[in-house]
Amino acid sequence: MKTEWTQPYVKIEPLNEAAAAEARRRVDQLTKPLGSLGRLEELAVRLAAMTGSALPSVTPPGVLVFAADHGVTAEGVSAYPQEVTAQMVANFAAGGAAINVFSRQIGALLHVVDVGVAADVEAPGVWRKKIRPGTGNLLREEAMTPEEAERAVQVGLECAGAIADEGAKLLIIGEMGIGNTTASSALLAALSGAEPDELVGRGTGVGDAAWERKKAVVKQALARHRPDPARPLEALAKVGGLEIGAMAGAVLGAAARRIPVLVDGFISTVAALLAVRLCPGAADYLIAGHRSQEPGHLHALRALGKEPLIDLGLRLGEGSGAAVAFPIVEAATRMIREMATFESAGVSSR
Ligand SMILES: Cc1cc2ncn([C@H]3O[C@H](COP(=O)(O)O)[C@@H](O)[C@H]3O)c2cc1C
Ligand SMILES: O=C(O)c1cccnc1
Repeated sequence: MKTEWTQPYVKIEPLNEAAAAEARRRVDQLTKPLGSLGRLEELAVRLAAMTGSALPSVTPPGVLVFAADHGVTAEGVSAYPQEVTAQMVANFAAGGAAINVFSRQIGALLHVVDVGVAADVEAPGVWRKKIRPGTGNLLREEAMTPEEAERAVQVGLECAGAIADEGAKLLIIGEMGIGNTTASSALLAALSGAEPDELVGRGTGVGDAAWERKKAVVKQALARHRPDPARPLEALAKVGGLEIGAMAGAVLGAAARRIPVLVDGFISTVAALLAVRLCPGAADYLIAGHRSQEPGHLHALRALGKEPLIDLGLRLGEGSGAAVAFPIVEAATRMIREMATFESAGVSSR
């Protein structure tokens, strides 16, 4: 590759400190003991800094679910067969998956994007952006070419723009791709330098033998491809996934529009880390929705310096944990937008 990142420059503005200061002042004037809404207060101030408004709004949220297959499933690293990816895309289109239910609950705009499902998916409403029908088996070959990796990021960027144009005020990034906890573990090890044994979990729930195999696959893939943490796009091409690249692009697309991104579980957080390695300014626009059971998730959160909002023992993906956490983010905005001040309510302050 001639250069690591050849796409048009993604301009991400720094946080708006004036809006943050104004939000802080307002939060301290609301009818409650100083600091009593804890992390909701911090969240409101951060949302002001991201959006540039001291009265931030995050409704309606937008959810993008990127779907793709993984050649590494041939190594027996998932508890479910590869066909489930395409079958779940049909389930998303029919409205029956967890992310459909939670998206309806929070009034989200939801789009499913096929960036690399192995089978032909004809499901109505699914955005067809297939880059290739699944990645190569990262144990034996590079998952994709550097050009495909770049295209995946570009597709994600464009989808973030499209859902923003529909009115989304916050973006949730989700995914579907059997085998993608293996690719995410390899990519996280590549980007963070962490030991695969500490990152690789059971994903969909593999037994002990498959778990050992999964760890060996990740270690051998890293030994084979030697991804360079200073070349994140190349690392994506070698050991990543099409949906992971697209999610990273969506993060960049949202951040470039000052749209806060609510990150989901393990795969989503690895994609967010990739986005930050491509464009460090994106980190300011990320909120960690929840903590997944997958052991690597904590490493990914630490690498981003983010504290998740909730921990319900979820390990699903799709954007589900972020969608469940969304009402907390909305509560922070409603607090600052709707609560009375000591002055307006005639309540004595100290
Ligand atoms: C029915 C079903 C629905 C899902 N929705 C998300 N995932 C999650 O599981 C997969 C990753 O786990 P692994 O690496 O072990 O394959 C991804 O598709 C992820 O989104 C699902 C998995 C299944 C089986
Ligand atoms: O944390 C996640 O997103 C996750 C964990 C296990 C399986 N699928 C997704």
